[in-house]
Amino acid sequence: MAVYTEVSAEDLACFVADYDLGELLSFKGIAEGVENSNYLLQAEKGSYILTLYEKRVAAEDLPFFLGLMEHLAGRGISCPVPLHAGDGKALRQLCGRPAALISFLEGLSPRRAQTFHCSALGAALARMHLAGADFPLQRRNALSVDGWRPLLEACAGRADTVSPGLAEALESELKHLEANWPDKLPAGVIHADLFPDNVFFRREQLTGIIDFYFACNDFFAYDLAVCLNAWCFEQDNAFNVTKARMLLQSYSRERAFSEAELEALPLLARGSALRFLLTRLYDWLHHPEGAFVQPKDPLEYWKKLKFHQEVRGPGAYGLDL
Ligand SMILES: Nc1ncnc2c1ncn2[C@@H]1O[C@H](COP(=O)(O)OP(=O)(O)O)[C@@H](O)[C@H]1O
Ligand SMILES: N[C@@H](CCOP(=O)(O)O)C(=O)O
Repeated sequence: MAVYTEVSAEDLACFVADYDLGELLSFKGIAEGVENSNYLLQAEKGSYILTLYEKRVAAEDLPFFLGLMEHLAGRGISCPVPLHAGDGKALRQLCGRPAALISFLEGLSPRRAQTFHCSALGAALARMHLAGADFPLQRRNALSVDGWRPLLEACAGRADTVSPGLAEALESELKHLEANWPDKLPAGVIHADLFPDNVFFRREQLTGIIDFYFACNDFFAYDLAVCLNAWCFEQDNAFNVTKARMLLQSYSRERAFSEAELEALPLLARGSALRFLLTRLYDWLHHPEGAFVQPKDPLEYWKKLKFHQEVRGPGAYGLDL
């Protein structure tokens, strides 16, 4: 359950009075999510999401995240729009935490990704990359290759309790990635966490992208690598090359990628798998007893990583050079 900060009806009514939403009719905590506290609000003028930003989100990054949503929405990307209060501010305080109200998006996230989802996703991802081109703020990807070693160091001592031999295998993978990570590929604003739970659909139409709280400046192809991992493996961890082809082909119709980007995909896919493996492993080993949020399985990403280690070229993802 991702409601870490409880908000009283009185505090909320007082907070909402500074916006032009009409009377607050009801509100409830949202169980989904990991990082922040989220509430669904019904007011006279519609539905809204209230987010209270918890400790893992650095306050100095919030103008980037909120500004990016506003920028993308202004360029036709279906994502939440932050609301401005009467004082003009989108980022405010509630119950001692930074807080913002954003617009509510209709749709449901897919329980099991199908090929049509991957196709719609590819096009939306490319459009988002293009729409971010003139976003003026910058944010370094704190969870790229130079952020992985501190995470591994924080886990290495106990990694073998999760799977024997894991610490050594991860050390060797990280060394490989540190030595080979590309330094020059087309880059811009990326989402960096575009998992199925962050994409909404109605019937076969993609209706929205949410959760920009890992967005940053990095290689566009790294976002594709995140999506390959999150959308193109079946429940038994078999890679579905048709889904990958749909994702990449529909992406390339909106934004053609270069040979260098395609060639880098296997390595970027390994890196993206390691990134989610490490954050999950960290949460697995460090989550407090009795915590609300159930940590996600790190070993799912170890299996994905091992698949990419065997890949010899981008043809494995359904596209040839
Ligand atoms: N703009 C939105 N419109 C509709 N539902 C939303 C919106 N933002 C968040 N949600 C709901 O809240 C849940 C958690 O949001 P998310 O941003 O993923 O949280 P966290 O950053 O804590 O992981 C989502 O799974 C979704 O159900
Ligand atoms: N997508 C990450 C976890 C981050 O959760 P989110 O609710 O913020 O998307 C993972 O699966 O490890």
